[in-house]
Amino acid sequence: MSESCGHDCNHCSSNCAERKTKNDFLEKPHDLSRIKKVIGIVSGKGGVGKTLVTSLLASEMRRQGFRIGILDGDITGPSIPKSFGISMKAGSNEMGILPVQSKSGIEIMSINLLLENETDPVVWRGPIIAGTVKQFWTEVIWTDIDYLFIDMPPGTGDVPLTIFQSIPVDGIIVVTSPQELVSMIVSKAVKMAEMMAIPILGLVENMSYYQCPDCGEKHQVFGNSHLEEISAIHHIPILGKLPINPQISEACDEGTIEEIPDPWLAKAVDTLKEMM
Ligand SMILES: Nc1ncnc2c1ncn2[C@@H]1O[C@H](COP(=O)(O)OP(=O)(O)OP(=O)(O)O)[C@@H](O)[C@H]1O
Repeated sequence: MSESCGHDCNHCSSNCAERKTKNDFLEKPHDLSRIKKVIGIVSGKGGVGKTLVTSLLASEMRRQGFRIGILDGDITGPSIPKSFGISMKAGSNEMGILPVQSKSGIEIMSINLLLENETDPVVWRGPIIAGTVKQFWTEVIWTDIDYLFIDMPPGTGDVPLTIFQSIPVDGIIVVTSPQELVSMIVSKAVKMAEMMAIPILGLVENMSYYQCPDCGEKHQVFGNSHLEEISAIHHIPILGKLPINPQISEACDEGTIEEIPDPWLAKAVDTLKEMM
């Protein structure tokens, strides 16, 4: 160990005896938690529909009979509880924090379930935000979960990096939208996952097109899709393309997202089950 050691092995290339491996940073889940698989939902930037894709995939898996949890890791923009119409607060006992159940039985934990007022902003610095997500892993009792979905904070900065190091994520799904710029940013997210040696399970393109309800014609509102290109470059399967659908935004606003089945979902879930 050098005299100037800052104890941050991520930013140091020295191969000293004290060097920590990736697994040394992993946090243990709560003793009472039973979680079989952890799936992270990421995007290179905010606003592309990461939360929506998390909610839809989790709901489809629940419909298929799996026990599902959602850990809302988007601490500064938590929208999972609203999409599921949950306004009650999370409870706790002497053992730990208890998630709130959605109508269909999905276990959910989000910062908005702990704040007194859901409109209070979370004005915290990165390490505190990452620490909160870690606590959702270590202090929340996730009883008997087949698949725990983590709605990751957007981007490839310090917070998602810390979460990837602390929670044993089995695989990630990358959400993108059709703009050229977004595909460049997606490549950053993909490369980050590769650097962290986390398998990428697939790509989902949100807001891929709008289908006219009268003539059925598909309009690529945000330009041509680059999904096939990204999939070929990085050898990642495409899980689905999700159209712009006013019913979806209404369901997010009304808290009924788990009642929206979409044709691509069952196929996406089959692919996921095969891969995990
Ligand atoms: N395919 C779609 N059709 C209609 N509305 C959509 C669609 N995708 C997203 N939306 C709307 O856009 C809003 C933002 O999407 P969402 O919260 O999933 O993005 P996000 O990537 O999680 O954003 P952030 O990273 O900033 O939290 C949703 O509440 C929903 O109303």
